[in-house]
Amino acid sequence: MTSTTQDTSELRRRQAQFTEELHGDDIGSKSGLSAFLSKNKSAQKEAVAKYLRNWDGKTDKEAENRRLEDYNEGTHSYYNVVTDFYEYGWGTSFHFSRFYKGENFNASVARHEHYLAYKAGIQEGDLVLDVGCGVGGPASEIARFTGCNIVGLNNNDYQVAKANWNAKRSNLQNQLQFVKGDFMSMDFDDNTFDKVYAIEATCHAPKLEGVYGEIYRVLKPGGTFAVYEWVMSDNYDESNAEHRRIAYEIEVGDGIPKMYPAQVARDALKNVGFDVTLARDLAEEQDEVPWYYPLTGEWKYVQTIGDLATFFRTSFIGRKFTTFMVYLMELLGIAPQGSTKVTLALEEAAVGIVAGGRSKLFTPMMLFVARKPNDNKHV
Ligand SMILES: CC(C)=CCC[C@@H](C)[C@H]1CC[C@H]2C3=C(CC[C@]12C)[C@@]1(C)CC[C@H](O)C[C@@H]1CC3
Ligand SMILES: C[S@@+](CC[C@H](N)C(=O)[O-])C[C@H]1O[C@@H](n2cnc3c(N)ncnc32)[C@H](O)[C@@H]1O
Repeated sequence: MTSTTQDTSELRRRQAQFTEELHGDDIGSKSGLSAFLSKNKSAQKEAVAKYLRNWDGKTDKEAENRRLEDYNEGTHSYYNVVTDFYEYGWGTSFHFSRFYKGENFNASVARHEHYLAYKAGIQEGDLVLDVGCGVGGPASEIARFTGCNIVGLNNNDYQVAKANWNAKRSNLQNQLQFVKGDFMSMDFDDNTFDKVYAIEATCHAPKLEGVYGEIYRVLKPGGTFAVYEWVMSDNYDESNAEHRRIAYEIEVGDGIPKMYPAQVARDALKNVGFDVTLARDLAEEQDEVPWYYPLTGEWKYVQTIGDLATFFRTSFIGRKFTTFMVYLMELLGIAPQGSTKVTLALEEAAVGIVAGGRSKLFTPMMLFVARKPNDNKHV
């Protein structure tokens, strides 16, 4: 065994052990608020500290390098503490989507997933990899929509357990399998998958060539990779303090070591050998209802009465209410220590995302479709 393999398996063992300590061994049956309230309190305190240890407001190279080096534990800890809040506020698909007039929240989320599956050319019976699969919301939808088989890869043990539990509950266990792993060094053999997709996940990579290179390796020659990438737009100027502040809010609140410009992502795809067949920022479509509307608190955008509850939870007032309730519960010892810090960090995320969306400095839906050449020339 090489020392790197030893380090990796030791890290995995520690993360799995910590997950059981933090969330217990009955993961899945509880979600949102009830899961949040049943955490082990001292482990939760440790998880919050681990997530926030590199986020001290600094954006100099040294601080940035620390976050890049710590990407694995940093992201693992981030999702240990935010997953229950995500589920409570957003559902089981952890991504943004475009909205048509009159379209409800869940329909818009599902359509965004169908569109990616369509662009990836996923067919019935295909073996597909979902990179950074969350708790499996998109994989369930795409498996039902296309009839394909999906392996979901995720670095967060809590989410992997939840995703497998959800698949079983939906009777999709024959089509879906969720496994623990780091997308920067995957355990799969070369040329395994017919198609690969990633939704708002690869932005957690310290270097995009790392994750795209692994995707290229495990994709069959002639196979397609489709991704909704989080990037800063061409308008972003790293030396502009206001721009950097918005990017930092997105980084800290969303557990991302470094937000890269769209061109960096496009170059990275090409550098690892992909032919990029489509690069389109879907946030640039002239939508009447902006993709970031649920976080704005602007009632005029709510499309159906059924969306009011979701809208309240995601809106400015709703978020303040959640933070206050969490603060009270923490004060009374019902919620674990550090929980308010998490809701405050999520608030920063929401503020940065809306500012980035309004100013068009940021997009969570830079769609790239890329093909691995048939001659597999870069492997
Ligand atoms: C982190 C990445 C790459 C993607 C996640 C995208 C979104 C699903 C999340 C980004 C900010 C999140 C917030 C919430 C839900 C999930 C996001 C929209 C909340 C609305 C959850 C409930 C909390 O009380 C407030 C959160 C604000 C941020
Ligand atoms: C915002 S969530 C998106 C989840 C899912 N794609 C969805 O749309 O519901 C980002 C996901 O990427 C995963 N992730 C982050 N870094 C990772 C890594 N190094 N290896 C594997 N998964 C990772 C997180 O654990 C999380 O599940």
